Amino acid sequence: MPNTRFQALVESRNREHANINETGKRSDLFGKNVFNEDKMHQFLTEEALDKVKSAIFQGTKIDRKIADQVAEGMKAWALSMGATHYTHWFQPLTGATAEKHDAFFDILPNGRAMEKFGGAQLVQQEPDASSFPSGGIRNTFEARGYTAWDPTSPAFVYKTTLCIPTIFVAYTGEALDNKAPLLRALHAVDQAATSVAQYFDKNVRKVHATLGWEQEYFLIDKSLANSRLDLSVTGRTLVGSFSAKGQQLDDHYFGVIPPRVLGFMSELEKECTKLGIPVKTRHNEVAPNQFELAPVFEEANLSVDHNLLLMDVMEEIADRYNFSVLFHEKPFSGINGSGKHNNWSLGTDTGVNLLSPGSTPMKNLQFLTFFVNTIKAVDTYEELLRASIASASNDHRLGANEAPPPIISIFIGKQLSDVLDELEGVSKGKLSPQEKTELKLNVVGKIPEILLDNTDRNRTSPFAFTGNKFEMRGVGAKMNCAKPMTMLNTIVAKQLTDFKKEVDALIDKKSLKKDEAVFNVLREYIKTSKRIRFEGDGYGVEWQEEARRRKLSFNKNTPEALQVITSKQSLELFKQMDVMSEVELKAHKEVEMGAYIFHIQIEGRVLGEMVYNHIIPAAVKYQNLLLENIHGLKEVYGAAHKKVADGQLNILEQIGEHIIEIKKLTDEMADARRRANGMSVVDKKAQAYCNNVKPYFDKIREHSDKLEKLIADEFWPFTKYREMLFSK
Ligand SMILES: NC(=O)CC[C@H](N)C(=O)O
Repeated sequence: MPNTRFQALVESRNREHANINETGKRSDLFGKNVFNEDKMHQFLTEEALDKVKSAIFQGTKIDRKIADQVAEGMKAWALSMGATHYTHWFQPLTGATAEKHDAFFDILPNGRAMEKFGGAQLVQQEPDASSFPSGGIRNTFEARGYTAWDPTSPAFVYKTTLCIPTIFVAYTGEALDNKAPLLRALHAVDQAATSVAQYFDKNVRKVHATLGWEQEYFLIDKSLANSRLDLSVTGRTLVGSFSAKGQQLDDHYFGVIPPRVLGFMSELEKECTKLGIPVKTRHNEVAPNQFELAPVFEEANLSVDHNLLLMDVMEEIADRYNFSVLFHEKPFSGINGSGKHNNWSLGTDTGVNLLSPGSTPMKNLQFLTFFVNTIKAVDTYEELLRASIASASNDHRLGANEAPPPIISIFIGKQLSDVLDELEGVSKGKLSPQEKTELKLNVVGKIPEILLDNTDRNRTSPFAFTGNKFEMRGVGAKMNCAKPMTMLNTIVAKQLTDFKKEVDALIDKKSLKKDEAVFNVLREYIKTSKRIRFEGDGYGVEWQEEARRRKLSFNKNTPEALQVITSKQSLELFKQMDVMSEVELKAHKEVEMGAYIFHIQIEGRVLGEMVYNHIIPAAVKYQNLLLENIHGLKEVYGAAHKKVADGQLNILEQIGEHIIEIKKLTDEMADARRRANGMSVVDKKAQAYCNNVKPYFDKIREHSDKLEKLIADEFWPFTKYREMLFSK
């Protein structure tokens, strides 16, 4: 094994320099590989174009005749781009993307060959795909899996394949993926937000949620990463002594981008631009060999697709530059992990960002309405939001003093807190003319002036207002953003629906003017959602105690966090908003629990293999070397050898003790795993993995890391932290 390590080190040191060519305008490349409106104008009939557009904007159905026309146009375009295959591109519950390619090539009854692609192939497919997790949905009668075209996310050509974004549902209509619930949530928030936005502007017809994610990742030399069993199988290092130098000097953060990395980034950005992903920002992140990429925000569904596509493209291009890209939330202990902060807002079809204050008091009241309703939604459903970012890998990151804690709270900054405090004092019922003027001039009217850039004022907050959007910082680097986005948009949809009812009731029954009714309802929301607002240090233990007093949930791990998904309140919420049925929620929760179990199980097995097949043998080898040396000294010095061999004897003893302990713990871990595997109830099994198996990981690691420090470098089998983190 050390041979693999040393071979990898040699390979990593002999990498060629990347040729970086950043010339040319990116805007010329933008969307080149996307079947966007420009291409549709070129390749579709006017009728087909109109129908696709109304499917995108109004959600109307596309009939078979039109689907055939669209397919014909898409095929012509795809062939002109050199595509040979097509695929329905979907997002099963594994969290990754899935594709099954079919060639356009087909044989006609007369035996001649041609390229074929019709409406039937475009609109719906039955890829079978029966091995994907379904949480039991597909065990029921006739529960076949179908993929169905999502026209709101444009088709694109990647390499030689035409990719058609699709949802993946069971024959019975239940979602087997992450996209179908997201689309339903986006529809719900559109309806609820549009009717509220119409209080302020009758012309609003549609509200779309927007998402701008920030993708953090590590780039590790491919040979070095592959030389480690744990990294290549589990995505994280299960053992590894800290490097003397980590991130303490902050000399990597925002530093000069290393040339090989820049070459990778540059090629990645070009590819993304062609695929219509509006990449904009790139930089070195906090931890050594950690980086970040962020695009311009987009409509949420498209943005989710783009993030998934980006991750696929990144892996591919990283490989060309001899890198392994790590998306795991905590690949290395002792330095920062990776998140994917989700910047969220709501925008109207009239071009207004509803979370951005405007130029008139009425526009600011609109801003306050959406702002306070979001706060209220998060307060009511904070536990669900926490559940949406729960995973085995993200458990390592949340609360590790580098990412937000698993307690959801909202940071809005001092000035906006003051505004909300003032609004709390608004009179009940009708407002006097003086009060209205006062509100207009001194409270609502002042908002734009005080909303200077709030960005990054509180890095410890899981949900921070940053001037014109909320930033959800707990989302993990590896995750499909569809999950938190489904949750967030559903709870906001529900909240806005309730708000509309309350305001309408005050207008109808109490004869209040619209703005008076809005102020009245907002005042009550501000009062009742106070506990979720927190401006302090989210990392401190004091906050944990305070959060307990405020009765905020504090679910430290995934099995705890997922429980709420099937609570009575959640089932009602998702049913009322028409986002997920009870069957789907139960199934999705089961899939998440199952994934948790498998992740910990795989890590446990890999760790066992590392201990027995690599760590103990390396320790024994070094022991033998020491023994040989001690024997030699004894031959020369006789009884006096103990004095000269004192150091070696001491190391020998320490190694012996660590071998005893690490073996004992590894055996105990295997027993705990066996006991957990014997459990049939998924929730109980997940808890057993979490509470009885996982705690062994750190204990075993402690002995391994001590051994790594004791044993001669040439015998240590695993590429070391400093070797992985500082190779350029
Ligand atoms: N600079 C930063 O924002 C660090 C973020 C951190 N990597 C996270 O996981 O969220």
